[in-house]
Amino acid sequence: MDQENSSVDPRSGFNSVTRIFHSLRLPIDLPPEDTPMSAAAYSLSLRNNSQSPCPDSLALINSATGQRVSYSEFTRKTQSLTSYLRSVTGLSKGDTAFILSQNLVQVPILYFSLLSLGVVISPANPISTDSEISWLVRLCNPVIAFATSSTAHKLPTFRFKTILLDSPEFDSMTISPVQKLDRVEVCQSDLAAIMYSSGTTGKVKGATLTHRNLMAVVAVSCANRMKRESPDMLLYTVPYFHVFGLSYCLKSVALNEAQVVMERFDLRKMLRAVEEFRVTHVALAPPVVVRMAKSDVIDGYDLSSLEGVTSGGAPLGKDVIAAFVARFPSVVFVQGYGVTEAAGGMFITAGKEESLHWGSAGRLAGGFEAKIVDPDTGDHGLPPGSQGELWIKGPSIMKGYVGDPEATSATLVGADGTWLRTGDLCYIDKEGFLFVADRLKELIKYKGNQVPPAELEQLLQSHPEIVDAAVIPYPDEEAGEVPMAFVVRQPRSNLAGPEIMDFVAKQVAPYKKIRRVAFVTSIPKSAAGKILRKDLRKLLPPTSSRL
Ligand SMILES: CC(C)(COP(=O)(O)OP(=O)(O)OC[C@H]1O[C@@H](n2cnc3c(N)ncnc32)[C@H](O)[C@@H]1OP(=O)(O)O)[C@@H](O)C(=O)NCCC(=O)NCCSC(=O)/C=C/c1ccc(O)cc1
Repeated sequence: MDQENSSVDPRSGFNSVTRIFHSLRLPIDLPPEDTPMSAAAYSLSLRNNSQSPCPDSLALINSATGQRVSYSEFTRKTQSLTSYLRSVTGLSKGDTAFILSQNLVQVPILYFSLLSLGVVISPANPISTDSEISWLVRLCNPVIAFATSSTAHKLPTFRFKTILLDSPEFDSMTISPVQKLDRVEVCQSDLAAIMYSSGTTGKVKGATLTHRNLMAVVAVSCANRMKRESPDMLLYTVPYFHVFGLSYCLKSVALNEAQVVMERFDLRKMLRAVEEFRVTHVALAPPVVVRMAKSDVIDGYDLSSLEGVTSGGAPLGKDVIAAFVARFPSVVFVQGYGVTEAAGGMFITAGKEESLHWGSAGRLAGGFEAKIVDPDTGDHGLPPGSQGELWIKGPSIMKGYVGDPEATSATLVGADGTWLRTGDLCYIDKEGFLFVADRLKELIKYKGNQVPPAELEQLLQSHPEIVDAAVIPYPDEEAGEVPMAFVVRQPRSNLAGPEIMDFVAKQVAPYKKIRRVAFVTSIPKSAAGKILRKDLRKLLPPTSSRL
């Protein structure tokens, strides 16, 4: 054993020489980097290599209509669509496609087609406003869009047209004859997706992920899979337009799982779907766990098929997990930690024993390294139990933010720019479990959705009766956090909280709405003009008006 390995603590993974945490799990299995392969081909190859998967096993179910798509149909539809988009529409490798859709069975088919063609996918939240969408479109510069009959009106025109996923036209593309064309060679290092995130500060940015980045998160999920005899039946309440949903959609194919697709989240409909389709696993964000743990709504549903629940996207309190586990004692409660800039989860609890570490986001995945960095002194490599900013290195880390070298170099750091600063204040305990304690980054998480304060502050400052404003997270039991504004009014202004909330609500997607307002005489700022959010937090709970 060399000196470096012998310095690694076998319980926490902390190397006392390099001061880096190493994964104690088995390394993930990825093909050599120079083998041409798309993330879609990788997922399909894992499925095909698994113990003789039945071609007619279920791939997708529409939870509302019961429409089923088997894996053989899924493959046929994907191939037909790929061929159509290439030979008729004229899409080619390197083009970008903007996608504006709620969760539909058509979305995984579209993702697999575009990825196998080498077309970069860029999905966004369909409840975004027109102005939010025009910002995203400017970032990713698409040649085509895929939308639905309810979202298409928000889009500008593109070089190619906008195709409606819920149209007979799209259905016919998925059954059109497959043309004999040369294979498109997609390299693992090619761009696969542009996913939206506000990162540690500022406005929304486009995180660029390669095929290999996506393959790495699929490999992580496969490594942590709980073994079962028959294929799993999964229900995702998490949207396909976030990395949580995107990475889970890819891993479900790799693991031959069936995905029960819900168009819009509704707790009763979700419970009915679990009962009707004998769902074994659900992936969801903390607000749904809170409701499952505490609401009477679950009474009367047969949820006996449930074996596992995965929660991610935002932290979850220990008391909620305790209430959940008391209600569902036979369900393994899996917690994970992931960020858009790393294509999904890098920490996860594996198996029943690890899941008992309530409040922890799990242990580091195989192939990853982590560092805890003191945010005040910059001291790299704090030991187990010490709190600091979490930095991560590994095969799923993004290439950068599209068209934003400044934000990229502030986020991808270290001598070779391979360490990702997460902006989360965390500690890793003596057994290697991650605990997220607080946030350094300027971000609000409303129901697991990112709300960048800078965007709301800009809007508030555009109001003629507002002199200055700052927005911070305010704790909320169900949503996790809600955006709260501190506002300095013009001297003689009588502007009231509800008017301010209404002014912002008209311009943003519903999850970004300001839900609390407090009036102050000045916004605390550093000498350099940076808002001192910590000082604002000290003012809580303020005299405020609530929506
Ligand atoms: C199912 C949730 C929890 C709740 O649904 P909802 O209550 O309908 O809320 P929405 O977020 O859909 O919509 C927000 C608001 O917009 C409203 N809305 C909605 N659609 C409309 C409409 N068409 N018209 C008008 N109003 C509307 C909706 O009613 C709601 O209003 P309000 O009641 O005031 O909150 C939903 O918020 C949700 O899926 N959140 C999860 C988001 C999420 O996936 N985040 C993860 C980001 S990626 C990440 O962090 C990765 C982590 C990860 C971790 C571990 C891993 O292993 C891998 C990955």
